Parts: sequence; structure tokens; C-alpha cells
Amino acid sequence: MSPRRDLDEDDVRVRARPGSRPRTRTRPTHADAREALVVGVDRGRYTCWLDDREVTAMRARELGRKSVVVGDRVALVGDVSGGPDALARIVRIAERRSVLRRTADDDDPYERVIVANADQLVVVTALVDPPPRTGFVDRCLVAAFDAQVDPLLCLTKADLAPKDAADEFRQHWAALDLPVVTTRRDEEPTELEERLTGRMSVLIGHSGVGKSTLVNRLVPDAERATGGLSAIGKGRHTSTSAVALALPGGGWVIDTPGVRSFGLAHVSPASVLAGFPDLAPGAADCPPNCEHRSAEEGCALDAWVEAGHASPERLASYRRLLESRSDLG
Ligand SMILES: Nc1nc2c(ncn2[C@@H]2O[C@H](COP(=O)(O)OP(=O)(O)OP(=O)(O)O)[C@@H](O)[C@H]2O)c(=O)[nH]1
Ligand SMILES: [Zn+2]
Repeated sequence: MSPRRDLDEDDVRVRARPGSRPRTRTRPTHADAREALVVGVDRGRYTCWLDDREVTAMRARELGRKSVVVGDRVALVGDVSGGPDALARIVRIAERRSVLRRTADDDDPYERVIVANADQLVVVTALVDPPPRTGFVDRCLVAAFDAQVDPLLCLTKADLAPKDAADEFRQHWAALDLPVVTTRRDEEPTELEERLTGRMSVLIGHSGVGKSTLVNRLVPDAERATGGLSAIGKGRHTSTSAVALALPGGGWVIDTPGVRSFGLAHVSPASVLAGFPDLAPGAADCPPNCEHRSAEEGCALDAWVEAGHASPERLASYRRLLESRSDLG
């Protein structure tokens, strides 16, 4: 097993080290452990939210190689006072309800969990400057479907765009039940705020689309929320790690500064299709193991589109995504 393969693998190989004391068979159960939420990760230190304070923690040895990511619910022991020099230990990670993964590139088979337990993926796209791209949104939708996280499309900079720009762009997903909000500089992002309240949402978007602007409006004390952990607070623009910020009305918004998109190498072709629910039923007439690339190869999706069940742009979009994945050969 190469050490790189299992960056995020949860199966642990316990190696007996020469000279080390034998491990006790029954580990302490840490009945007094406190439940906390991981809101930041920085070089082996985990910022956890416990009741109403931030606690810095490290991983306990007994976690083995299990990864701890933002959004994880963990059990803490040790010094959970949250004082400046206090250091707690993470002894357990609760089972994850969802995991958002990425691969660095489509042809990079090594996947990483970016965020655990999110229930909403907010795809942030500007209507102008930079111009919106349907392919980026499609890619994010596939990642959301794969992770079983609800998608929300957030179109920013409506104040700079022609009046019908938002309607025109969202037309691409007219066949889907995709919720869409638009935001603009001269208005509070009230509708977005409503959709985020009480949930754990991840923001994803290219540089310059206005993510930081949104986060600052949604979390006015963002700097304070990341607290003394200046490495995370100040490093938001350079850091590549995600950070969870508490929303005033309840819930969390997770900013992912280093993640601009999702590689999909780990997503099976069938799951990529699941991200296109308007096309997916059309595959019922495909030959077994159809790679859905062309009608010449027997793919039934072209006929599905010709029959008017989905738009040609959607099929083209799907096939572009497939092409960008090298694992199909
Ligand atoms: N007119 C207008 N400008 C906006 C809006 N949202 C953001 N901007 C501007 O767009 C630029 C980029 O916004 P940021 O919030 O820094 O974008 P970002 O997505 O966080 O980019 P990174 O920090 O590189 O990740 C800034 O100059 C913002 O002032 C908007 O709704 N309307
Ligand atoms: Zn097919």
C-alpha cells in the first residue's frame, strides 16, 4: 500500500513498533468527552466549536490515520477551556452524513475529503466579470449529487449585468428543480440568508465571483468568528483550507478558499449522469455499459433529446464533462 493512496482512508493499519509497549486491548472510552464541531484546520491544529467557544485541538493517536476535516463532529478530551495555550485532543469522529470530495484534477486519482456533514452546496457564479460558465455549474452539480448534498445556485453581480442575464443563464437548468438566488451590491442578500439559515452550507466558486463579499455580508463578525486563530482568519485568501463561520441566524457557512472547482475522477460515469436528472432516464434504452459518448456507439441519449425530453445543450454539457475525465480512457 503506497502511503499516498490513502490520504483519506479510514482503515487503519496498526503496526507494532519494535520496543513499544503492547497496546492495551480495551481503550478508554472517554465517557467525559465533549462533542464539538471542527470549524478550521491548519497544519495539524483543529479549531473546534464547543458550546460557545473555540477550542484548539490535536488528533489523539488512537484516531490512527483517520482524517479530520471541517464539518466533522468530534469528541474532545483534555483541556477544552479554550484558553490561549489550551490544547484538547480529538478522540472520536462521528459518522459523517455527507462528504464532499475533490480530486486535484480530473486525472488525479487521489481524492480528498474537503468538508464533512454539509447539507447544501452553494455554487457561486458571477453574471458578469467573470462571465458565467454553464460547465462549471454542471460540474458542481455532479459533485453535489454524488455527495447527496442539496445544490443552490447563487448568481452574483446582478447590478452589473443586463436585466435578463440571470433568467437567461438559469434557463440551462430549467428542467431541474434547481433553486437559484441572485445577489447584487446594492441589496442585502436576504434570500440567500434565508436559504442558509439553520443549515451547513459550503460555498464554491471561482476567484473574483464575490464569495468573500458574500461571506462578509452574511457573517459581519467573520473575523471574530475565526477568533484568535489568526492563521485561519488572516490567511483566508492564501490558505487552502476550508473554514466554517457561524451565521447570526443559526447554521454554518463554509468558505473553501483553495477549492475553485471539483475534479470528478472519483465519480463513476453513472454518477455523473445522475447529476443530469433531465438526461438520466434516457439512458434506460442504452446498451449495457454504454459510455454515453455518441449515437454511433448506440447511446440512446441523442434520441432522448430529439424526442424533446432534454435540450441539446444539456447533452453537450454532459458529454463535455465526460470527456474531461481521463479515467474513461
Ligand atoms: N458590482 C458588484 N461587484 C461585486 C459584487 N460582489 C463582489 N463584487 C466585487 O467583485 C470583486 C471580487 O469580489 P470578492 O468577494 O473578492 O471575490 P471572491 O470570489 O471572494 O474572490 P477571491 O477572494 O479571489 O476568492 C470585488 O471587487 C468586489 O467588490 C456584486 O454583487 N456587485
Ligand atoms: Zn448511452
